[in-house]
Amino acid sequence: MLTFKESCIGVMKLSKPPVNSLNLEYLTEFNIAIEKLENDKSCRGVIITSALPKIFSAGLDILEMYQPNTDRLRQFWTQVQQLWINLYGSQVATVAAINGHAPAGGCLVSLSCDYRIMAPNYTIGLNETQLGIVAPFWFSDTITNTIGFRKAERALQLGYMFTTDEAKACGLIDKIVPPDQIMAVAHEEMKKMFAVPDFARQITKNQCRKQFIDKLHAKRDADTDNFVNFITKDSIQKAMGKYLESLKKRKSG
Ligand SMILES: CCCCCCCCCCCC/C=C/CC(=O)SCCNC(=O)CCNC(=O)[C@H](O)C(C)(C)COP(=O)(O)OP(=O)(O)OC[C@H]1O[C@@H](n2cnc3c(N)ncnc32)[C@H](O)[C@@H]1OP(=O)(O)O
Repeated sequence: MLTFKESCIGVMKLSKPPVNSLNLEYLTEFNIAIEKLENDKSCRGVIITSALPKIFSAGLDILEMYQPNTDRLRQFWTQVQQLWINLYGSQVATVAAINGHAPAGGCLVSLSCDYRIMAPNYTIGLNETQLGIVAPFWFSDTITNTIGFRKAERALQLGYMFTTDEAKACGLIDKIVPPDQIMAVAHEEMKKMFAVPDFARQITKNQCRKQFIDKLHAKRDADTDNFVNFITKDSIQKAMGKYLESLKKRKSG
């Protein structure tokens, strides 16, 4: 993770080649970095982007969920939950500068921000059903809060990956920006949020999002149990094995 401050804005660049997949170690690093910025009194905003060409993030590391060690799987999911709590509940203003593909967990990271700008000709969405897995309730809440119930329900069921244009049309992202302008526009959008007094913006954000974060806090242990029980089922393991194979075939084909 490349993290630096530009005046009162923290910039986090995901940099885990080849695809910024989020494994236990990288999720832990991500959480520590965001918590550090959150606790820095001089930091008013955070921009999340990718240091890799063409990939924002491939989402959760599938290898963490395939033939897993149960203790590690629990730690992994605890860090995934924590990342969402940290980002969705962040007091600082957040902008996702999506400069590449953003499937599944990559999409969730961006949806947890306050504003999304995206470069053209990429794809974004919660594609979990395509892997034979299920987006948990707090993934569904986050996309539903962004694009509305009907569109979210349809997209979740299909595991639909939106093109940048489709994502803009349904409100999954807010703006399409050429890749060379994406950081400049992220800063412009940040300035718009800074024009509002921080406490008013923070209380308003809290009013909108707190109920959803509280819901996960209340069900956090059960959510981890559900995840571990679900992922370790034979049928789910088979489906994930097939998906990994299909990724490799697509590469060679
Ligand atoms: C009662 C019922 C209760 C139910 C409770 C439910 C609870 C269960 C909840 C379970 C939810 C779990 C949530 C999961 C969310 C996720 O994030 S899952 C991850 C989904 N991600 C993807 O599907 C992305 C797959 N990757 C791609 O589409 C492409 O790789 C790419 C578009 C990102 C990049 O394409 P390209 O540039 O062509 O690179 P590739 O050659 O495809 O990949 C390079 C290399 O990386 C490996 N890889 C890709 N993605 C991942 C990944 N996510 N994890 C691990 N590894 C990945 C890929 O296999 C290649 O590896 P090799 O070089 O071949 O070794």
